[in-house]
Amino acid sequence: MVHTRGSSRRGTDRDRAGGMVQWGFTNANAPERGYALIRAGIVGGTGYTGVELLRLLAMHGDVEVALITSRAEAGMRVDELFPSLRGHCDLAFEAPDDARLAACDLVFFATPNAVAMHSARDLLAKGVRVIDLSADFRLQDQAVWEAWYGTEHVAPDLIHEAVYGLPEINRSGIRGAQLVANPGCYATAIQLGFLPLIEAGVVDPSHLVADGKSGASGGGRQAKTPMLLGEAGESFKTYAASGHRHGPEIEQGLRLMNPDLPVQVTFVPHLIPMVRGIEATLYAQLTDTTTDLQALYESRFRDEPFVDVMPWGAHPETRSVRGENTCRMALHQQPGQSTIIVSSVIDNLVKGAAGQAIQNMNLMFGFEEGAGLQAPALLP
Ligand SMILES: NC(=O)C1=CN([C@@H]2O[C@H](COP(=O)(O)OP(=O)(O)OC[C@H]3O[C@@H](n4cnc5c(N)ncnc54)[C@H](OP(=O)(O)O)[C@@H]3O)[C@@H](O)[C@H]2O)C=CC1
Ligand SMILES: CC(=O)N[C@@H](CCC(=O)OP(=O)(O)O)C(=O)O
Repeated sequence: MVHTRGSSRRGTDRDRAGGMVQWGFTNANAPERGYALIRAGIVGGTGYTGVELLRLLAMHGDVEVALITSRAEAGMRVDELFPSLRGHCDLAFEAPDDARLAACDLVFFATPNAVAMHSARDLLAKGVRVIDLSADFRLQDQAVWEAWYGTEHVAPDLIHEAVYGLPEINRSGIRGAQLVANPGCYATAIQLGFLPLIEAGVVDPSHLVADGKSGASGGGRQAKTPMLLGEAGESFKTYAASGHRHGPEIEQGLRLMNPDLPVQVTFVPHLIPMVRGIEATLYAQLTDTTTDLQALYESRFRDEPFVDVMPWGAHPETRSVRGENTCRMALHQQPGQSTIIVSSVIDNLVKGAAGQAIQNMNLMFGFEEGAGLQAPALLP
């Protein structure tokens, strides 16, 4: 069993004779706790978002990762596959088993689409809270979900029970949620970038454009030819330009921000030859040119711990959020034009997935919203 305590490092290794030896240290100044750690399970622990959950939970003082699953690697130690977790995790992967998961307080599904929907109902019935990093519960319209995800939804009743986990628009709903639909990575960067413009109703909502670029980790850890270095390296391309499944998710989110507006977004994703990060350049036509847009953005996000509005005209870089749970953005306008341009960057694995999931967990369990999420970005 792993104990992910922020100030402790310990583990077990085999000695030369094949016996087990324990090693590590515990910080004598670690705070004494008057309450139990919550027990979390991770389904899909060998994927990029699953291992990112483990990395971030290792810096969280209130969570014990009780089990982690992989069908392909069942029986293998986590720190053997991921040596970066030596001293932070002495669990072995196990095959998913709903009875074992039911002993957790919370289960994260870091699995492909159409997996969590098979297990969520039983877990919820047993009082286990669920955060799904996939898209199973993101879209409120079952027919739209089935059209984009290409399969029948087996738990359509839970779609309406799920709370969309974008804290900047849904904080109070997330606090009381049993089931959270964690947003998609592009959808996070794009919804947050458009949010103040849509809420204030100062742009033409029917001609929004979102130009998204993602690093290759957005496509997951399984082998896919287009993601090979020889295919994606030193190259740059659009994909799904005639329609991406985050399109309906983005439009649904923007409509919730201002239900009176006929929102329509043209979203084109691109694959860029880097590992982590998303940059979304957003374009909207201003219908009100009197509003101080910099002041609008600063005031809307002033109390948001994980949104950073840079000075007017700055250029946010993906490397400025690498490993960090922040969405960083800046505004631009070209001379004589009524187009407002927003550049929004996130780390797809952190604010776009595992970090946002932990932010949601913190809200659901009454922890500090930023617990485990305070580390600044990695540079260079
Ligand atoms: N990568 C990203 O940037 C983002 C990803 N997401 C979403 O998060 C989810 C996870 O993504 P990511 O970590 O990239 O995916 P990966 O492909 O890297 O990992 C998927 C994980 O799920 C497990 N898995 C696969 N099929 C099943 C199954 N049927 N039952 C149980 N476990 C299964 C795999 O292990 P095994 O097969 O051994 O069981 C593996 O551990 C996806 O839904 C993705 O769309 C959301 C935002 C950003
Ligand atoms: C580069 C790349 O392939 N990116 C992925 C990002 C999707 C994602 O992570 O979101 P979901 O959770 O909705 O799958 C894609 O475009 O499919």
